[in-house]
Formats: sequence, structure tokens, C-alpha cells
Amino acid sequence: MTYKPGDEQQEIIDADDAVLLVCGGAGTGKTTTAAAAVRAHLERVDQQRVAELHGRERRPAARALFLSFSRSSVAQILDRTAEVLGPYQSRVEITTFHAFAWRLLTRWGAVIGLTDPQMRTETEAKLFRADDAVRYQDMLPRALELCAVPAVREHLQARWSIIVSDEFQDTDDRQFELLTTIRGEARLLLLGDPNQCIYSTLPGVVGVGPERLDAAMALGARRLDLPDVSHRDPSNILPAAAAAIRRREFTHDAVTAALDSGRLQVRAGLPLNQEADVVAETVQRLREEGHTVGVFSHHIDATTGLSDQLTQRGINHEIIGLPECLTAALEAQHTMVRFAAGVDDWDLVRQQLAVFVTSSVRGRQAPDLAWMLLGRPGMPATLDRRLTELREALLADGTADAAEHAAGAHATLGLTRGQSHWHSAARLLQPLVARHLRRHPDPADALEHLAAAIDTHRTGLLTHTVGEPATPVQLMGLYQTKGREADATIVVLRSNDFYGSEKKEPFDTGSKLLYVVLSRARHKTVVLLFGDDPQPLVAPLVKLAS
Ligand SMILES: Nc1ncnc2c1ncn2[C@@H]1O[C@H](COP(=O)(O)OP(=O)(O)OP(=O)(O)O)[C@@H](O)[C@H]1O
Repeated sequence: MTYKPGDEQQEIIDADDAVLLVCGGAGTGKTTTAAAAVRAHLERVDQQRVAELHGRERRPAARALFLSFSRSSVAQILDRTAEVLGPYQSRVEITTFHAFAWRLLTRWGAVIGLTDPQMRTETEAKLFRADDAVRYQDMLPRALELCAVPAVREHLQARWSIIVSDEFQDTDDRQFELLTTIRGEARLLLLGDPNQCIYSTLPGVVGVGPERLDAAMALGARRLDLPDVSHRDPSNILPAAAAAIRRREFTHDAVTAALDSGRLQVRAGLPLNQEADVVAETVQRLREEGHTVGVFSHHIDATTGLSDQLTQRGINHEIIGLPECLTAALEAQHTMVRFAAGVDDWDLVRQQLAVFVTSSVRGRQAPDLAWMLLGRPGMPATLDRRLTELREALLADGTADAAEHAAGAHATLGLTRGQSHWHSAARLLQPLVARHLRRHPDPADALEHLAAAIDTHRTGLLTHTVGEPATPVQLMGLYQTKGREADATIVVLRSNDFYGSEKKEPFDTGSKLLYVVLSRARHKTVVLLFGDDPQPLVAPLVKLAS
């Protein structure tokens, strides 16, 4: 779609306020307009510099930083509107807060004693200790520590001419501190929607809440509000219905209109044990209508079960945002390839399998099987035998066939969880191995380059900057839907879902989550309620069922 800014969007593009807070509902064009504003800003700075230059020394061109919750969701929007940034694309860095923090730590970590920082997943932290390990939740505090060093801070403060923060309403205390610390003289463009503030009640989150917008005003921001018109669904039927549902007005005309038009469909009382079937059938129907499809659900087990169903039906799809399990599977298979090549030893393979097994279950403790893989006695005889068989097969067939053995290892070993992640990792690894073996005649060289490629993937997955190939069907958790869009969406709600501690109307935070989830579709949203006893947050939707 060609982006043609409306009057209010144009005002944002033309503004040159030091701090501009842009508020607007779902689909009103905040992200796209910010991209246009960034381009306009860079153009203005370029013109100014040309005017000032007159034979004096050239300074480096001005740059922009776009900080978002997930790089992929922003990149998805900017890809579709590539002309918005045009030739300025290369001067805009799009990243997530965590990827940004990690980059600082790998570049300058030595200054605060991190000479060789290793990114530790939560799973690895359950199993191993390491001195230079940085866990996900430590990345921002450590990056802030680094920013307290004057030379680092000054370098950063001179780097960008404009910084955009997307989904600003969900920025936590540390992200906000980082933003204001690295800013220097840069303009700030803050994009937010108070009605999409959905992370405030998540565990481990500090400082997310409506006060964030006040903090922007305290920086001297001017606030501009975009009109309540969605460009995602220009008929405004779905956005209006989503907004009414957020207000808990289930009998509002907007909801009735959405149901009557067929853009909103609700089915209730569906049998819990047929979930994967029903959802896969709905995906298939929507694909036959020519739609890209987003499937949103609260449960990993539902997502993986559905993934298997879709595979059986030959529907190309991808699971979004379960990075730890996927990276663990990738590392385990990669280590198997290295073992087959004689580079890594078998203990390391068992160690990586322990990480995978731990990442595929939830909970504070690593499962017994993980400890057995790490050497604790009690390994079941069948698994012990299967491990030996896998080891022998890898040794016998060598590097060329190792990736295939590794791909099949989940089944060979009879593991029960994380199957779809194992398969996704295999789909990533196999072509990488083949490519590196082809490109580098010396196997040692090939393995070294492969390790570097895997490391890039791992970092990207863990900091939400890669891992989301553009498949026509994407499966994701309800909290991962922010900033995304698809032609059609399927919202899977189960009787046994848990939506936090809110137990009574008006479900302030839960309703915002529903709003985000229900405002992602360009054409159609199908809500599927499984089980006979829906949670109070979503129970009124049952009455809307056809
Ligand atoms: N003026 C416009 N003309 C055409 N398309 C537009 C315009 N403004 C936005 N869009 C399109 O509308 C869709 C939603 O825009 P965008 O994602 O920027 O909105 P948003 O406010 O950031 O949404 P959300 O808060 O839901 O993430 C995108 O596909 C975008 O390209």
C-alpha cells in the first residue's frame, strides 16, 4: 500500500521538537509515520549541513536509531513501506533494547570487567555457572553500568541525531534510563498507545505503566494524538469492535456490525481435545481465501501441537518468539555436527542436550533428565542405549551426514517435548551446514565459519532481532502480537488460560491485551473459544458466537 500521510501524520513528519510524544490507537500509523519523520529529519539535517559547509571539513552523515520491542515487527512494517525511508534506510539502525545492550557489552564490556561476555539463557543459568555470563535480565543493567563510563556515554551521545522508541507505553524503567542516557542532543520521537499497555503485570517487569507517558511529558515533550482511524483495516470495522470490547461493551453497535459483516467471527464451546484440528482447519480455510494468517494462543503446547497438524496438511508456517528452546535445539544439533567432525567431544553433546531438554519445559528447576545427561546416575537404560546408537551413527557417517542424524535425533532419542523447535532448528541448520561445506573446501575452515553463523543466529534469536521468516502462517503467543499484522487472525482462547491476577470487571489490563490481539487483522478475525467454562475476561465473547 502506498503511504500517503494524513494531516496529523504530516504534522509529525514536519515537526522538529526535541521530544515528541505521538499517541494513537492500533493501526493509526504511528510506526510508519515515524519512519517518514525520520527520513524528513535526516533530509533536513543534510540540507542544513550542506548550507553550513562551504569548503569546511565534512562531518559524518546524521544517523537515526529505531528502538523497538521486536525488531522483526518494525522491519515487517518498514519492508512493506520501503519507499518511506527510501535511500535513507542504511542510515537507520533498527534494533531491540536487548540487542542494543548486548552490542554495547560485546564491544566495550572489558571496561566493566566483562572481557569475553557470554550470553546465558535462563535455561543455561539453571544448569551452569560462568564468570563472564550475562543473562537476559542482566543485559540492560550491565549496559547502563557501561553507559556510566564517560568515554562510552559520550561516544553514544554523539552517534544519533534522532532516536525513535516504538511501543513506548510498555518501556520499563531501565529501558527508559538507557534511552535518556544515550540521547545526548538527539531528538526523541516516542510512539505510544496507553490502551496497548499490556506488560505492566508480567512477572519481572519493573516500572511499566501509564506513568511512562507522564515521564515523557516531564522531559518537555509535545504530545500529538493521531485521529482514531485505522489504516490497517480502513473500513474501521474491526478496530471499532476491538475498541468496544476493550471497553467491555460487548453489545455495542460496532461489535454487532463486525459480526454482521463477517469480519469478526466467534465460535464457542469447542471441544478442548480437538483444538489442533479445529484451528488447522480454520487456517486452511483462510489460506484458501488467499489470506496471510496469524494464530494467537496462550499455550506453547497448543502451538506445537498445531504446528504438527499444519505440517501434516502441508501448510508452511513458523512459530514466533520461543527463542530459548529454538536456540538450544540449534546449539545441540550444531554440537552433534562438530562431534561428528571430531572437533567437540561427546560430553559437550550431552551438555547441549541437557540445555535443550531444560528449555523445552517450564519451571524454575531443570528436569531430572537434564541432570542425568550431565552425568547424574539414574539414566533409563533405553535412553542410554539410544544415546550410544546416536553417537556411533555420528562417528560412522562423518560431517556430511551429521546434520541429518542431528535432525532425526529428537525422534531417535525418544524425546517428548520441543519437537517443533527441534524441527525448526534442523531447517535452519541443514542449509547452513551444506552451504559452508560447499564454500570452504577445508573442513576446519567450514566449521569455523559455521560456528560464527550459528552464533549470529543465536544472538539474534535471543535478542529478538531475527528468527521470524516471512511465512504466510505465523503462530505466536498473545503477548507477542504487539506491532504485528496479518490479513486474517485466529485468536485461540481456552477455558484453562491464565490472564493474571485480575478476577473482576473491568479487567483493565486483560482488556488491553484483548484489544491488542483483536486489532491485528486487515480483513478478518476468528475467535475460537475452547472448553465449556471460559475465563471471566473472555466469557462475554461466548454470547457473540454464531
Ligand atoms: N497514511 C497511510 N496511508 C496508507 N497506509 C498507511 C498510512 N498510515 C499507516 N498505513 C499502514 O497502516 C498499517 C498500520 O500502520 P502502523 O503499523 O504504522 O500503525 P501503528 O499505529 O504503529 O499500529 P499498532 O499500534 O497497532 O502497532 C501499516 O500497514 C501501514 O503501512
